[in-house]
Amino acid sequence: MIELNNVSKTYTNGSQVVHALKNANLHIPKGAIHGVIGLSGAGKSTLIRCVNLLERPTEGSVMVDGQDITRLSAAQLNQARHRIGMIFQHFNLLTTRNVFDNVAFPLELTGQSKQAIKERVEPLLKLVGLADKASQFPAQLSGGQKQRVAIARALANEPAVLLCDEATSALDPQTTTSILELLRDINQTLGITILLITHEMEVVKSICHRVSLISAGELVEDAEVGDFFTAPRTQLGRDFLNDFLQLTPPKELVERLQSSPGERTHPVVRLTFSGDAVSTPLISRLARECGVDVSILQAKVESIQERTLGLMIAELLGDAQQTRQAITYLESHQLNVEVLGHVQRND
Ligand SMILES: Nc1ncnc2c1ncn2[C@@H]1O[C@H](COP(=O)(O)OP(=O)(O)OP(=O)(O)O)[C@@H](O)[C@H]1O
Repeated sequence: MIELNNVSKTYTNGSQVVHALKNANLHIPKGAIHGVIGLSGAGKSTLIRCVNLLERPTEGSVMVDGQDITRLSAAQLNQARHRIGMIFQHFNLLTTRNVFDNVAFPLELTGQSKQAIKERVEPLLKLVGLADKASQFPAQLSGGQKQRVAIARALANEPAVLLCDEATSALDPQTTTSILELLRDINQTLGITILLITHEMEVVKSICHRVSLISAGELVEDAEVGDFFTAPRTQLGRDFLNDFLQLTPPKELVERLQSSPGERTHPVVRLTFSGDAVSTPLISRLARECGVDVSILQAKVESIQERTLGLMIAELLGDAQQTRQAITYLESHQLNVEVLGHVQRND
């Protein structure tokens, strides 16, 4: 439904050249909810704005619903944009129009009759839960209600695709949850393909099917959400995951960590495991099979899209050969083992 093929975007300000998007390839099938996550300045807004040509790519093609929109005339592009709805972080409502008239606006632009507009706007307001707010003005609404108006407006022309540009970043956690539920509902009942950009793992975890990670203008990972949360392939992916799970070693331990093993040190490891490994008594087996004791410093279990993810930070207590053997044993049982450093033994 959405395809970016080798899309690059370069901004030039005088002598300054910024490569905001570098050779991006992204294929999103019909009916999917796809998230793009990245740090500030990574190129998320540029990417999503290339999908409806609010930004025109410097290179590459953008296919939406089978049509290469980079090759359209201005009039054809205007027409194609009716099939691409968009919502924004700060809602972008027309402050002088009431709720009904905001949602009616795109229908007025396409020259629809008053009756047709009424027949379209009323069910949309009902869909987003604002049937009783039709005559209120944006200033009289909460942030969540404003975003609901924006969603209804984006759906007015029956788009095939909905682009969400940090749509929940200005909302509190509870309102965020209700807006994400509405988006999931719209995806399921209307079959609309959703592309969203965010810097929040919670958003990805809550509603996305797949996720891409963007870093310095490049798409560096593309994975099913369950896979991304259980085994991110890049250091940046692991950093996002660890920040989200807040699984960082205690400060006093970090101060004692040394990067290389010494004569009398133990490795400190971060273990991530999913699937069968979660229910296998691996820690007691480590003691039996490798002679290594495990001192657990932090542990938690998360449920991510019907998959269970176990996380642990632990000290492996044994001699160098035993701890090496223990790490190999864990890896052979599909655990992701990250050695965070080494600490001096106290004995
Ligand atoms: N109109 C522009 N002119 C020049 N540089 C720009 C322009 N728009 C974006 N950039 C630059 O392109 C890079 C990517 O910006 P972009 O806004 O796409 O990132 P982002 O991931 O959406 O960031 P944020 O999360 O902070 O909004 C940044 O270095 C930014 O400064």
